[in-house]
Amino acid sequence: MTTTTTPKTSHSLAIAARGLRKSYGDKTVLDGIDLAVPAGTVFSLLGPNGAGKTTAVKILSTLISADAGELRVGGYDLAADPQAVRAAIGVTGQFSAVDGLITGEENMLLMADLHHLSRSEGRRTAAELLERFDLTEAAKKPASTYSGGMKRRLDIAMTLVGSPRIIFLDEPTTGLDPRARHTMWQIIRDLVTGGVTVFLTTQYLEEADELADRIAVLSNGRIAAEGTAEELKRLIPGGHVRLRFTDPAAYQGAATALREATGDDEALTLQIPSGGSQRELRSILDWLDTAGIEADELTVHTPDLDDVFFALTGDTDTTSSTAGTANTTNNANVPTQSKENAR
Ligand SMILES: Nc1ncnc2c1ncn2[C@@H]1O[C@H](COP(=O)(O)OP(=O)(O)OP(=O)(O)O)[C@@H](O)[C@H]1O
Repeated sequence: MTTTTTPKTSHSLAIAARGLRKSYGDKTVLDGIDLAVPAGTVFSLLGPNGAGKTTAVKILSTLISADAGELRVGGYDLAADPQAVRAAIGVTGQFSAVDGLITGEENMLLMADLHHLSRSEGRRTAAELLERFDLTEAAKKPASTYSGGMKRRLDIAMTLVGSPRIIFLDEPTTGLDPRARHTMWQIIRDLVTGGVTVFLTTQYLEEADELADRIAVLSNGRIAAEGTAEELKRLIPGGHVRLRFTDPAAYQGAATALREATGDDEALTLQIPSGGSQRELRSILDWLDTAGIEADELTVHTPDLDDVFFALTGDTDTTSSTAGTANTTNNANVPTQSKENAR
């Protein structure tokens, strides 16, 4: 493979990995994974504890080396040109750069120094970013006194001093309360609006669903599935149309007519299996019309990302990276019980 140092164009991939491998001793953490992240998008690597998410981030951000794989970040070959990669990226997350002993502002100025900004430029950049991340008031206080959300915001602000085009966010909202989490989500959306590519690792399905253009589910060292949230949800059967009745007689009539449906006699509801596509819905509605069934409420349920995640990782114990099996794409029915166990 050639090792050109041509920077990426706007149409190229911000991150490209082929056959990425990493083992620690005889433990294979990444077993030959492929990743393709178009510039200006949010890509989420989703996986349970110990799946290898941080390892992937560390490799792609040049902190540790891979055992094998063709890796390009920001258009640069990771092995041949790690300095160029470093200049193009920012990393925040579990290994935070925030120094608790000094103030938020001092942390920012230190970063400005590291990026060789002039004193006045450093001050201006620090002030702007502190303002943007709502930290101006706390700027003169030691970072150790900041809340978890403030520390994460400061960490991202520090990363942005170098104007990176690609940002790795390793579990950016782990441990944050719901308000701080939503603030962080908005920050991430704003970064992408500004043209930045975000590589996000998370254990939270909801977070990937909210933010990511594409999601890869990492399980047992491999990418178990990759696609948009909607594409991943379509992998798992379990979608249905739910009809609710208020009149028991109407419910009984419908239950008799719709033999394919599963009924709940107490709730007066019927569930008809459906992938939720427009065509399927139309035929269900036609069928209901023909049978003269009029439900009081009709709702369409599609599997959520939780269903996908637990089906693909096939692991009821998320604290173990080796338990469970990877052959779970056939395991269509994800018992609710195993989801609860895994939480
Ligand atoms: N330096 C190391 N030496 C040996 N094993 C390691 C090392 N770093 C990570 N591991 C192991 O590699 C596996 C993947 O770890 P990694 O931190 O990448 O997972 P993760 O998906 O980021 O998990 P978490 O969500 O818990 O952060 C784990 O089993 C971990 O114990």
